[in-house]
Amino acid sequence: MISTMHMSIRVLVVSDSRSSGEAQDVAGEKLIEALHKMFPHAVLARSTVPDEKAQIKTYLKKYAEQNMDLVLTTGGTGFTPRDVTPEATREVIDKEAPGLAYTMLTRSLAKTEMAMLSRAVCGIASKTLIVNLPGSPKGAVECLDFIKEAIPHAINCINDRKEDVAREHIAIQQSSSVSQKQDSQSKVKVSKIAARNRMSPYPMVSVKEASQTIFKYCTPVHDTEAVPFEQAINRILAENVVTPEPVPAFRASIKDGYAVKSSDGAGRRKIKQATVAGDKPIVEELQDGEAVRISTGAPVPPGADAVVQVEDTKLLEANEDETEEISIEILKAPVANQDIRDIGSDCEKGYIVLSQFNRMGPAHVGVLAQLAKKEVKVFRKPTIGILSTGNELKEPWEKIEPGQIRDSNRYTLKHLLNRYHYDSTDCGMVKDDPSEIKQALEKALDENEFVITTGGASMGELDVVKRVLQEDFEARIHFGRINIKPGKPTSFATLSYKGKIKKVFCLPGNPASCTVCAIIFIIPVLRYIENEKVFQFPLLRIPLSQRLVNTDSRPDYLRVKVTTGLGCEPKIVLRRNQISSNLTSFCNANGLIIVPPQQHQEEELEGEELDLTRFVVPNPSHTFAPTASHTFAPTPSHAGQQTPPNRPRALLGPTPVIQTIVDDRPKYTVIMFEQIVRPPPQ
Ligand SMILES: Nc1nc2c(c(=O)[nH]1)N[C@H]1C(S)=C(S)[C@@H](COP(=O)(O)OP(=O)(O)OC[C@H]3O[C@@H](n4cnc5c(N)ncnc54)[C@H](O)[C@@H]3O)O[C@H]1N2
Ligand code: MOO
Ligand SMILES: [Mg+2]
Repeated sequence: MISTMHMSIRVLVVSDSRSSGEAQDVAGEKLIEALHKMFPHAVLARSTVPDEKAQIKTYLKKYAEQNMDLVLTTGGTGFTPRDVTPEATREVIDKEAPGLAYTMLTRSLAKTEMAMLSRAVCGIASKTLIVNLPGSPKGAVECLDFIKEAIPHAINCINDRKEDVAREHIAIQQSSSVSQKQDSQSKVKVSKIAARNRMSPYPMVSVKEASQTIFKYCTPVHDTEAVPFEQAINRILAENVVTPEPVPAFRASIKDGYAVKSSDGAGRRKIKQATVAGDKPIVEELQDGEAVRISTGAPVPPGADAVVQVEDTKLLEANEDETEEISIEILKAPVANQDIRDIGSDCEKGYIVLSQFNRMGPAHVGVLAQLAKKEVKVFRKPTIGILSTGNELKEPWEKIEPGQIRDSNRYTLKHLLNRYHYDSTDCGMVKDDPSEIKQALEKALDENEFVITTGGASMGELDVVKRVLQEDFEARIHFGRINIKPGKPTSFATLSYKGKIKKVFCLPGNPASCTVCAIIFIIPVLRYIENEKVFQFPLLRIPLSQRLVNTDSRPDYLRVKVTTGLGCEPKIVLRRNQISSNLTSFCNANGLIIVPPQQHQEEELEGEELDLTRFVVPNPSHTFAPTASHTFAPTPSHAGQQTPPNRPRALLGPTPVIQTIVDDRPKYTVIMFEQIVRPPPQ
């Protein structure tokens, strides 16, 4: 994309209901979010007006007078009597820019026929480019996306920045000469249903193999960037930070008291003067029998070699109004260097105080502040796009028809990545249509080195994401199935796109499956790529008072809440209903307990007896409703509570919280992806 420096952009939300506060301004919010990503240096602001032509014109004229670079209106472009944004715009602009409106219209028509009802006007008022966008959040962001590449160049042309324009012309010519005009249609045909695979063509790999494969094809980044010191928080340092000056830079007192000569021993001192932290250092040499009243952190005067804390002294004489001390008695003979921080004692000059490859925490930022290091080099973060696929998906704010659902995966993944400090690009949702998936992937790959897709990864006739990757992008699918529950269809592919190697993770559509696999397979490799030398989620090996049963052939990764604290026995609470569609099983969970398939557990536990006596009455919100494939092992003491087939256990009254015990009981591995919490008060 053509670069721009600090553009000034205004978003004008035209809507009666948004303006009166009756409805939330989602479109404005989404546009600002998208603009931040497209033009990170731009100065953005948003205002709202009702669908009143005069008021819209007032805003547009004001922006033109203020020489704003770009004004995006959203709303009021439709056919209802109150829709007047295009009319207001036309009365303000000096020149029309029909190409922008045409591009938005034709590209939108490829998505929905309803786009034919758009009446958007684009044009130039003085030095300001005005673009009408639709009122729907999705439509507004999509249309902006269609024209975003042209905006910086348009603004440079409007402002007659000849040098920039000439440079951009060369860049445009070069890029168009190398860009291959690609066919937007996918090669994948879904019509031949009877010819589909009846068995998955992908061999099942173990969790370990999958993880090793991903690491094998991902390499740590070399590129670095210099960022203002505070923005380095949570980033990986790409340089050693060396102390340019000793800390402290002067001999500093450790106590509030008196700076003295230790050779004077105990006894009377005449107070010569006083100094507190922040004062200029005293230059006059301290003489025998003298003391300087000093505060913690103040520079120790020359000639003094000890500080005596005020508690070890006695006042002998003060002036009449007690505002000054005249003499004091040192009660205990001081020793040389007592309570003085020497120059460089915290940090010597030239010392590597922060090392390359460390992740910057709050104290690291504090150290940079201490050393006046305004900028620091960090490793670039990976760029990641998230794309949801599925005919059934809608945005949370959209109306849904029977059979449709709201896309939650994109939001969970975005915030999961964010939890580990990664930003991501929202690549939207597409239908289970190979051409749509292909186009969305192209766009996602243009902007990101990693793309995470969700949905369409399994055996259905419309599960075509992997086929599109293979047939349209010649991707290499390194694995297409993992022996894990939930998350079996999780796949990993690499491909060469416009001369760069890109990586694609295909996660299952089921929300819990998608989240489990993002935690296990994606977060650790992102940390590795960012140059974090050793990253692993903490693993706990926890003995349980009873055996967990897993009748599936795959190891089960159940969402649990681990609580413990000083003097408390560690406790594991299984989240309610662990089916792979149930995202709420993740709410308040901090770990994934790995329950091996039954036969392996039996091998491990051969000859051992299980203690089932240590149940505690559960907190009602922590009850565990097992699914058909994992329940507690049947035991005599439990027999009365066995879950009949297909009946949720939760209906049978209180269910046990599993209490951990410290002895020779069956042990399970728990992957801790969030902090361990304290148990609730009894
Ligand atoms: N014949 C077989 N069928 C299935 C198999 C199998 O091995 N053989 N595997 C099952 C397993 S395991 C899983 S997991 C799912 C994964 O399916 P897909 O990755 O193909 O995902 P979809 O079919 O598109 O959707 C599954 C499920 O998730 C819902 N979904 C999809 N996207 C989202 C989203 N963004 N937010 C919220 N929910 C979403 C979707 O509506 C479906 O209910 O396949 C099994 N089938
Ligand atoms: O592996 Mo799927 O994720 O069980 O439901
Ligand atoms: Mg499917």
